[in-house]
Amino acid sequence: VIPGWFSEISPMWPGEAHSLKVEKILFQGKSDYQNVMVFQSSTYGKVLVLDGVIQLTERDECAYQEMITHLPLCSIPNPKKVLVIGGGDGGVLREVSRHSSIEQIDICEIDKMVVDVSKQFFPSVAVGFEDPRVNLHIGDGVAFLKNAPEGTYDAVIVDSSDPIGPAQELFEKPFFESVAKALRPGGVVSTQAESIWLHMHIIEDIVANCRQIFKGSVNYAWTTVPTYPSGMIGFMLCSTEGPPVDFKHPVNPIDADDSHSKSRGPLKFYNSEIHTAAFCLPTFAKKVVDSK
Ligand SMILES: NCCCN[C@H]1CC[C@H](N)CC1
Repeated sequence: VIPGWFSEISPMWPGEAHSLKVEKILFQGKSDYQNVMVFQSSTYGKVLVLDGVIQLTERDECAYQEMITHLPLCSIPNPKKVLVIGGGDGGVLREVSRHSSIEQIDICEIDKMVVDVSKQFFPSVAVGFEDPRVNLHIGDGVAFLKNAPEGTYDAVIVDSSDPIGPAQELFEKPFFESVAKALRPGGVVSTQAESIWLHMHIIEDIVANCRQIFKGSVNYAWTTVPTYPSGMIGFMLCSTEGPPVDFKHPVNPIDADDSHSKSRGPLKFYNSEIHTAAFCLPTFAKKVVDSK
């Protein structure tokens, strides 16, 4: 990559590529799992790239981190124990720590370089690691969940990259089964679930698997993230059998004024109205999500 433009080219979105103007490359490395790069963009702040795929930018990361976190946590009355799979940049941790009812935040990230690079270049994102409730495990989330005692968590958040590379297993049925086992009755899971414009076939398979595994409710929600392919990204929001969860009406609202501390800063994107709106789908997506 030379100072000029970075284009996000991938077989995951053939024939298209979002580009960002590069001011300066700040870091380039190769971990045991993937290539890691950070660059200063002209208009989106610093950018984290893994194997050529944009993971977050300072300007729009709030949309993804706030929505993947508050859609599940605001849908249950009193979350206490939360597990984050992936999320090594710390952004989801920053959002989880806004909930005062939470007592324990476990995180399992496979690549230590992502954690270290985020702490060095994205302090406003990695601030999540400073919360005393956080227990960081460096390792494979699949193995972590296999060893998790049954019914441990109120919520699991799967903040993964795409199903090419280290995160591939996080999109497969055995993993979803291990998530369901680790959740309490009426517990909730929120997973990164790609784009309805680009990955309807992947979403179809995920929904079919979730319907078999999560006997509470299965929902798909979405948000806009300008620097993700197609400018949007979705989430699976599912609950296990037990006390019913109505994802579309937050029972545990968290709005802009409360919940922020000087280190975290205020919510920039999430609010209770956009929570409800996030589950409204265009017809072509509704057909797939509601029918599987
Ligand atoms: N916490 C960082 C978000 C990582 N999420 C994914 C990165 C890669 C994208 N194509 C999809 C979202």
